[in-house]
Amino acid sequence: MTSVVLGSASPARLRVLRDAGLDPSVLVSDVDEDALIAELGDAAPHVVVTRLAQAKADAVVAAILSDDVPAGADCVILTCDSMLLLDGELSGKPHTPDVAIAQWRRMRGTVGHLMTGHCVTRLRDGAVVAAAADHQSTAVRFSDVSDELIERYVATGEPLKVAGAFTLDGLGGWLLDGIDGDPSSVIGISLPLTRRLLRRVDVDVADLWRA
Ligand SMILES: Nc1nc2c(ncn2[C@@H]2O[C@H](COP(=O)(O)OP(=O)(O)OP(=O)(O)O)[C@@H](O)[C@H]2O)c(=O)[nH]1
Repeated sequence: MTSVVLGSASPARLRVLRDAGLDPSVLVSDVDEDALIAELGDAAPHVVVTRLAQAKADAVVAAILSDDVPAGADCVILTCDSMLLLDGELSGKPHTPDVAIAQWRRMRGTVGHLMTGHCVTRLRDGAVVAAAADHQSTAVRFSDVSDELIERYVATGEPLKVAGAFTLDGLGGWLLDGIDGDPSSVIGISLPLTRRLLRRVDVDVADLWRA
């Protein structure tokens, strides 16, 4: 039986996978994302998010192989990285209310693209036997909301810790006019893309579904 490791601290990614029938163990990577983004310079946005996902995979693989973290003889490691592309600029989590408010004042009434890099790495008997990576981009139409609603949304704290300062499946849903693409990718991990990447490492997703 192939076990699943989610290499992410994201509660949303874990919820998406659990709701979709998987019971992953969680191993958080310790990648310095800002340093890698700086190193990647003016790389294309999809390259940035995919390289970040791959870097997280490398960190989790190293932790499993060096610390003998029990991950099972045959396991797949799922890692992702999400950022919002708006007017050619990638942004991650705002972290502070001022940044979140400024982000919303820029994006209200416009369309952004939530980009999520994905990496699936297969480990068997302590060695990487296959890996596959790609990205998913989902268009997000932001409502033209008032300064007051932006400030009240930011005051909840929710937008501070998510890419692009919004959620599709939380309070942020009240401020979106819609998306074109895959909802799970916006929340944090694309189920259809992960299914295709699992196929590329010779794993059928239905074999991972809890009984
Ligand atoms: N619930 C929810 N979370 C979102 C949404 N959009 C982005 N996020 C979260 O924003 C975070 C993006 O930051 P990342 O750097 O990709 O991931 P992280 O949370 O730092 O966790 P790591 O994978 O350990 O780096 C992730 O936790 C995503 O799940 C959304 O629409 N809904």
